[in-house]
Amino acid sequence: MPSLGRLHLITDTRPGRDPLGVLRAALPVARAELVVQVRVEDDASDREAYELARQVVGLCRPYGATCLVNDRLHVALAVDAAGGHVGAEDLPVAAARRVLGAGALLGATAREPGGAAAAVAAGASYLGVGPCHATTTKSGLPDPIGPAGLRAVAGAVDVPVIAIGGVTVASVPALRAAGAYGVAVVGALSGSPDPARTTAELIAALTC
Ligand SMILES: Cc1ncc(COP(=O)(O)OP(=O)(O)O)c(N)n1
Ligand SMILES: Cc1ncsc1CCOP(=O)(O)O
Ligand SMILES: [Mg+2]
Repeated sequence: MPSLGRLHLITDTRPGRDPLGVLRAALPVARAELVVQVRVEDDASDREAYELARQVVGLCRPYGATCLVNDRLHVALAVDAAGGHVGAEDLPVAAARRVLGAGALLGATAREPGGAAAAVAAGASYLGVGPCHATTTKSGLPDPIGPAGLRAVAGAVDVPVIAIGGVTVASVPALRAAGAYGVAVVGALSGSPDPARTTAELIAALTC
């Protein structure tokens, strides 16, 4: 199974955002520590998801960065991505594992220890845990679990835990101290005036 980078950049395809521009800035800085998760809005077509994922795979390859696809595992297979990520409204983890195969990276969303352990038993190779902090990027989320909630999940599993939700450079140290292997960000990079610099700051905070 491929090794897992610590900085997960989730594509921001909301109007006015520039997911590929952000990726081009982040890649030369984070290189193989970068995992790019292709995430499109629910109303995007499969063709749009495929075209974005195809470009992301091509951009990642020279840097040894990893491309995963959120939710749409057929798109992950179609573009030969390294794997995918599923949550409570997507295919169950065991079904997702069957789709992707034994050698793929498979992420699952978890918020508490019981669900986390079940996801790992079903075949998850890492967990996305959160929301750790408040976020405006996705609506309808439960209350943030904070570093304490993350610590409870990290203590229950033996796979990498990726903290998500309102993550900034400043919040990384506390999340790492609570057991996070890495972090997943949308707004911290998509909304940054200097994504290359913010990538460098995130990598420094994740690897010091
Ligand atoms: C790394 C990571 N963690 C959590 C999520 C959220 O997945 P999910 O709960 O399925 O919600 P959507 O992203 O599909 O809206 C994630 N994508 N990545
Ligand atoms: C998809 C998702 N799932 C939980 S929080 C989140 C969005 C994270 O975005 P941001 O890094 O901008 O808070
Ligand atoms: Mg999902």
